[in-house]
Amino acid sequence: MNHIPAVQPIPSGIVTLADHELHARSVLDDNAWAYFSGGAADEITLRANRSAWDEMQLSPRVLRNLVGGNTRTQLLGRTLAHPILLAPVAFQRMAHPDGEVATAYAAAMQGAGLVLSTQASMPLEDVAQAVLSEAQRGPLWFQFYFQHDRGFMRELIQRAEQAGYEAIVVTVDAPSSGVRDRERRAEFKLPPGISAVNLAGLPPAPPVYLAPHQSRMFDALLATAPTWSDIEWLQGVTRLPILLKGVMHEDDARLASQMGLGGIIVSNHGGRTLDTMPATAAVFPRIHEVVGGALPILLDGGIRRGTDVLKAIALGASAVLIGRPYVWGLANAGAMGVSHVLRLLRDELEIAMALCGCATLDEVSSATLFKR
Ligand SMILES: Cc1cc2nc3c(=O)[nH]c(=O)nc-3n(C[C@H](O)[C@H](O)[C@H](O)COP(=O)(O)O)c2cc1C
Ligand SMILES: CC(C)CC(=O)C(=O)O
Repeated sequence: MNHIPAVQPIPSGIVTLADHELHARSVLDDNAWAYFSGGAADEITLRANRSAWDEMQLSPRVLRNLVGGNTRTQLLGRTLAHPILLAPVAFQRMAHPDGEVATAYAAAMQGAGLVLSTQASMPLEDVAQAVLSEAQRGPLWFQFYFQHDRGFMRELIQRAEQAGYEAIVVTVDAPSSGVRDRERRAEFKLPPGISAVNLAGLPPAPPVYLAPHQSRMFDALLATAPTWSDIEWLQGVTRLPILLKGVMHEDDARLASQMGLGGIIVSNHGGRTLDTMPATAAVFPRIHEVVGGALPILLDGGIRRGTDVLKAIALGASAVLIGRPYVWGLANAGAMGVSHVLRLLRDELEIAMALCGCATLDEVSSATLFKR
């Protein structure tokens, strides 16, 4: 381990994830803020992710025996201390110099699962080293974006396997970036010294010469966008379980299940890709109805409160992931900030469980949700 994250105090007055967000706005410059906080286009999906949780109501039971309660759950053959994982977020050194290594330390401290982005700004081996020796750590997964060079992809997957990553999360909802107006207005640029270091050495894509009538999107950029057959190829390349991240349609969930994949993550990329998609909370029940029980279904998008986690579990989610909130924690107080965000969310989840009369997550069910 060559990078020990700084120990930083949590700024006073921060008691919720929303407080972390407010404080992070004063810490991050306009460039980083546009990147981390923004959604696609009019940010309708970004807002829908949040409001869907707010609109859902809980239906508590009273006088139940809560002795021995806990937040433990099973996922891909492991017992997790709680069902909260950190979603892949690119370029975390833009939020704090300790970047993804700080995030990994915090995840290990709090027993949270961690999914490292292909576009991480620190080497995947350094991040794994920060986590693997910790007894209480959660799962460590590598998020994978298909690249144009198969040989490079194979080597990247092998590096992740050798470093100790336990699953590959293929993000399938972003063959193109969304329309990122906030970033364009802020003239977003990666600051000097920050890059996708794990993609260093990727040979440049062969040049494409477009005639004036051709499309840069369809005739160039999308030429290497993955399809279902590329997922099959990946199954042949790795022995690790593969999860698809960005599934929003029950037919795609069915295909994933038929291919024997390790799981799916219901996600709209935190509202950063296709604007006006529904909230993840809104589509989850259809997907659960079709493949629930066949493979683990995780969810992300707009989770900001312990009650949101509880509602996701009540819908049938195996676990949830958070994206932006832990980046706010990272910006505010490095590893301690990420750890604080996780602890706040888990404490809130425990309180919500207790107040709903659920001693364990197995006791949380559709009956925990109020039906109008
Ligand atoms: C700044 C930022 C960068 C992201 N980078 C990636 C990425 O590299 N790979 C990926 O699969 N998802 C990426 N995501 C999406 C997250 O993994 C996750 O789906 C989303 O943030 C969840 O929504 P939330 O931010 O409301 O919690 C990114 C999200 C944000 C906000
Ligand atoms: C570099 C990007 C493709 C990472 C990403 O997924 C995002 O910014 O949402």
